Amino acid sequence: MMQQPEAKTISLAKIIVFIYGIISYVIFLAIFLYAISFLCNIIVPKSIDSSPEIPLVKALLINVTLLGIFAVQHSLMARQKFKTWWTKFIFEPMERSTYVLFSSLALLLLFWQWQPMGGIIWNINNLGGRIILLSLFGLGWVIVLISTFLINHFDLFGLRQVYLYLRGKDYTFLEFKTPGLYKYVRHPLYVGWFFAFWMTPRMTVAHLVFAIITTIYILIAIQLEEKDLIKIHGETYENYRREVPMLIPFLAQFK
Ligand SMILES: C[S@@+](CC[C@H](N)C(=O)[O-])C[C@H]1O[C@@H](n2cnc3c(N)ncnc32)[C@H](O)[C@@H]1O
Repeated sequence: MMQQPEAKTISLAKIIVFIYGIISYVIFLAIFLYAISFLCNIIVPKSIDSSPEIPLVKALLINVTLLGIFAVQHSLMARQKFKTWWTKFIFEPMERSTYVLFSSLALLLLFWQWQPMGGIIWNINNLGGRIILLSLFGLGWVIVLISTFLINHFDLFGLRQVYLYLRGKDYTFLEFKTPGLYKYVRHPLYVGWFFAFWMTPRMTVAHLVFAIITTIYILIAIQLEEKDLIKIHGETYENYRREVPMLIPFLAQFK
């Protein structure tokens, strides 16, 4: 009889952790949809290419700071050393969901405080050209989504971790795998981001700043991610790195 409350507390903790994971995921999904609208200038009140409201230099400083906050949060919290330290304070099955939640909050701050800067770099009025660019923009988001499922969508967004905990099972690391798109490039998900960030019929200064900084950030992030992947998978990843190009399929010189 005395043990009953303890058993109840444990299962309640599991349910709370699971709900936390679901809430983080739902917030991420909302931010993901918001990001699509923000980048292609539909539905949202302020988008990446809206009219400027403050002087150019001030807007540039704010935008670079917002992108910097996201980059630091997203890269720092993904490093193994940080996770080892962080899980002394935060319950391990919640670690990935917390990463997803913090990433969503950093993006929310970016969308909220973003300063449009005006200045048209290019503006394609031709209908065919617009359709092609918008299709490539959409393709980018589809590639991103497909890539997450090829690796393991539910693990990347923390749902697998909280589900395993709910079922009382230990977490197992994802196996290294190279299905589908991963046979052609090592980072299809990032290729998807490049399409989503660069493919636009109307490129303003703010959009260009966003595309350039995120491109530099992704190229740096790849180096950090591959360091970790080599640590975890050793020769298997070294061989994969030799055989498969980083971002551009069939281009051996860009390995
Ligand atoms: C946001 S995903 C991006 C994956 C990859 N860089 C891409 O662009 O498609 C980052 C996570 O995927 C994992 N990852 C990257 N390549 C992988 C592979 N081939 N198999 C399994 N996990 C992988 C990394 O360890 C990291 O935790």
